[in-house]
Amino acid sequence: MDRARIIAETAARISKELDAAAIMVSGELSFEGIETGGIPVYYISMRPKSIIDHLVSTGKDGKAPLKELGDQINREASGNSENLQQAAAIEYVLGNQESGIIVGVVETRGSSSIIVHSLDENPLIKAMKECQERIKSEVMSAIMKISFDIILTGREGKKMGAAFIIGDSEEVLKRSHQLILNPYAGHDETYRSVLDKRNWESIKEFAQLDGVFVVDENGIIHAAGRYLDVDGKNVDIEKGLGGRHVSAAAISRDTVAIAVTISESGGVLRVYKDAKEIICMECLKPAVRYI
Ligand SMILES: Nc1ncnc2c1ncn2[C@@H]1O[C@H](COP(=O)(O)OP(=O)(O)OP(=O)(O)O)[C@@H](O)[C@H]1O
Repeated sequence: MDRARIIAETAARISKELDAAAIMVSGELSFEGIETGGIPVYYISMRPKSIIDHLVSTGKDGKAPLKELGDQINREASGNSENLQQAAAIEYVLGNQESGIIVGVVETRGSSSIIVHSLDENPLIKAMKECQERIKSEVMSAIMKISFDIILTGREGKKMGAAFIIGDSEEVLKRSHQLILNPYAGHDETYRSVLDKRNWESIKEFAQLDGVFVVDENGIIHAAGRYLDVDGKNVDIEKGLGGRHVSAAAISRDTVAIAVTISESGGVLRVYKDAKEIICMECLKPAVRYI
């Protein structure tokens, strides 16, 4: 039996024994003809960093000196489990996987790993649940879905950034001003709710405006095109990030709002709570179901 088939069969056996909710594969490992006992198999996209690792390592005439190999395996192993964590968190947001165990099979250039991942221990899902103590879970989930869509499709093919400041809206409005006329002013709540999918296209349209969205804990948008008048000094965020991220982190320090940002340059989704970055997601293509 070939190596690929042994790995696929082993992953299927572990999944059945652990009664896993799904198998998630990063790579091209085939599950054709493998009996999974009804457990669905998803293919997840490769994280951008592993593509870079791959290019860097193959650049050196394809051979890695032995002393570098250990480091590479360690790097790959931690990258692989991060990739699986993100893919599983995305499936959670999309409502496809709520809880239980995911068995991941991650293939890189030189190695294959089988990872047993518990959704209950997923740090990204835990962070999302933490936000749900302040804002309705459906609201958090709707804003994440809109953000995924903005990252994946942009607007007419163009990349886009955006920020949603959710909850404690009275305090957020006090600490901000309009950059342009508020497009949501005077509209009925039906047209301002993030929970109604029919409003998502117009949200994407207004995400092109400078400034942020102010959304209350029930998902009603109070403003778009809003500038946050916050003091960005002493905000501890990743180097290289600019005004959007600084102001989002600062408003989450000054109020009990949760800030969700999408960076225009890198298509990265971040969530700030109490001035801390609690979620950072890089790779956002949803998994493709195979069986
Ligand atoms: N204080 C603020 N309040 C609201 N929006 C802001 C604020 N500062 C910046 N922005 C918005 O963020 C956009 C991008 O600004 P900037 O490039 O400085 O941020 P960034 O954090 O580097 O974000 P990106 O990674 O998306 O470029 C601005 O065009 C503006 O719409």
